[in-house]
Amino acid sequence: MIKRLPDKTVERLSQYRRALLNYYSGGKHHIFSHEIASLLHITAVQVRRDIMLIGYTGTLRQGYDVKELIDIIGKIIDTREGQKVAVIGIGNLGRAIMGYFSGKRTKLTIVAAFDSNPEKVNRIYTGVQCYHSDQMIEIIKREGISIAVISVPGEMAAQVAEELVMAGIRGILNFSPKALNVPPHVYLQEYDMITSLEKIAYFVKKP
Ligand SMILES: NC(=O)c1ccc[n+]([C@@H]2O[C@H](COP(=O)([O-])OP(=O)(O)OC[C@H]3O[C@@H](n4cnc5c(N)ncnc54)[C@H](O)[C@@H]3O)[C@@H](O)[C@H]2O)c1
Repeated sequence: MIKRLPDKTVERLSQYRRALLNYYSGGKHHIFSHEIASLLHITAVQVRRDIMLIGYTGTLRQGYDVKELIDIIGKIIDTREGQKVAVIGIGNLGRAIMGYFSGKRTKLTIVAAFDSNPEKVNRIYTGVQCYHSDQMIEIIKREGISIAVISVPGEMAAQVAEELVMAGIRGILNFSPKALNVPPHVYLQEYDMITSLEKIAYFVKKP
């Protein structure tokens, strides 16, 4: 059993797997660390370090076995039966997330959507039923949903997160601009496009 991996390593493993699947579907069965590195624009040293961390080694002559590496990354990232995901807030962003996710090869399945607007309740969005947020705790518990995506307005996010924790959610991806507090057993990932854009703006700025 590998001990808990660093966040950034897990992010890169997910990227390696997507690149490797693409590579494999092109009929290639072996790959060297420098080839993975050039697909992802990172260094070969970084690739070797990450792959060593998950206890896999290639051969000097052929490099890594692509299929084996894909399977090992799958065992680390996924669970055998997959995990269920809920999206909270089916506005512009919530609907875009659901559309983007639909049909992706992944062990994550969006099984429920929630919104407080009665006009959105009982409608189907990309094949997924939208429930009233009043039913959120009950449905999350009943369905065994472990991951939630928050795409409600910032001022509603803290309350939604609190309810999600009460419902037993173990991981949250927060798209709202409000930074959240969750207990340590809940893994929180905040994503803010404005931060990403401002970071770019800083590096693009002429001195
Ligand atoms: N992180 C990013 O890159 C990024 C990009 C765009 C938008 N956002 C943020 O995502 C959020 C959603 O943006 P949008 O453009 O989709 O807004 P929107 O107004 O179109 O949608 C918000 C939805 O949340 C619902 N809602 C409100 N309170 C709720 C509650 N308590 N429970 C359940 N649903 C509730 C509303 O009825 C609405 O359908 C905002 O916080 C916005 O700032 C983030």
